[in-house]
Amino acid sequence: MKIQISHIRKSYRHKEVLKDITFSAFSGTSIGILGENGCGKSTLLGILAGALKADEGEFLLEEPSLSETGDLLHRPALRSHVVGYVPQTTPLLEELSVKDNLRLWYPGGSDTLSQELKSGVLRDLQVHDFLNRQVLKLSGGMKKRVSIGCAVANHPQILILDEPGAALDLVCKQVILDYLQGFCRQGGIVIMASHEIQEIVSCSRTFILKDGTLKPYTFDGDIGKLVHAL
Ligand SMILES: Nc1ncnc2c1ncn2[C@@H]1O[C@H](COP(=O)(O)OP(=O)(O)OP(=O)(O)O)[C@@H](O)[C@H]1O
Repeated sequence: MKIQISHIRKSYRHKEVLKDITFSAFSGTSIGILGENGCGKSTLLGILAGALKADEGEFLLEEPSLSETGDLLHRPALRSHVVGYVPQTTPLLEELSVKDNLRLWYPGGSDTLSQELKSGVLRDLQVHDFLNRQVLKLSGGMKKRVSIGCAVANHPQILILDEPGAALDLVCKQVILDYLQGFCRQGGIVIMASHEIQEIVSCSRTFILKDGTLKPYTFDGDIGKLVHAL
C-alpha cells in the first residue's frame, strides 16, 4: 500500500494555513508532523480524515487488494473504510459507559466486541479495567485509549492521530506507542501530529510544518536544534 498526498491547500477566510502539502508513505511506516502551535497540523489531519474540506489537493491510495481506489478526499465511503481518525478532543459520548460507546463503533455487535476485548485491539489498549465506567469519570489517558479503540473498529489501514499522547503519563503513552508500532508492523500507515519526544523518535519519518509547507526533519536527539527548526 502507498499513499500520496499532493498539493493540499487550505485557507480560513483570508488566512492561508496550508500552502502546498505534499508527501507520501508506504505500508509499515509512521509519519510524524511537528510544528509550533497554530501552524496547521490539526487542519492537515482533519482534511486527511475527512473532517475538514481542502481547497485543493489530492490524497491518493494505491492498494492492490482493494477493488476501488482513488482520491480519498472525494471518496467518503472508501475513506471511512480505510482511514481511522483520533482527533485531539474525545469523540466519545461522555454520559455513556465505555462498553456502550464501543458498541456504537463495533459493527459486528457483542461477539466482535468480546473477541476484541479478549485477544484483539481492545486488549492491547488495556481497556477492560474500566469497561463499565461512565466515560465522564475516566482520566484523559483512559479516554484516549478508548478513542483509539473506536477509531480502529473497522480495521482501517491508515490511522491518523492528533497528538495521541498529549497530557498522558509515560506508561499510558507507551501503551499507545506499542499499539501504534504493532499497527505499522501489520502493514498499516500511521500519520500523527505530535509535540512529544517519545512519539517523535518512534516515527519512521518526521516533517516540520512551517509557513504552510512540510519540510523533512530528522531528529538527532538535540532538542535545542529541533526547537530552532520549528
Ligand atoms: N475554523 C477556523 N476558522 C478560522 N481559523 C482557524 C480555524 N481553525 C483553525 N484556524 C486557524 O488556523 C491555524 C492553524 O490551526 P490548527 O488548529 O490547524 O493548528 P495546530 O498546528 O494544530 O495547532 P496546535 O499545535 O495548537 O494544536 C491557526 O492560526 C488557527 O487559529
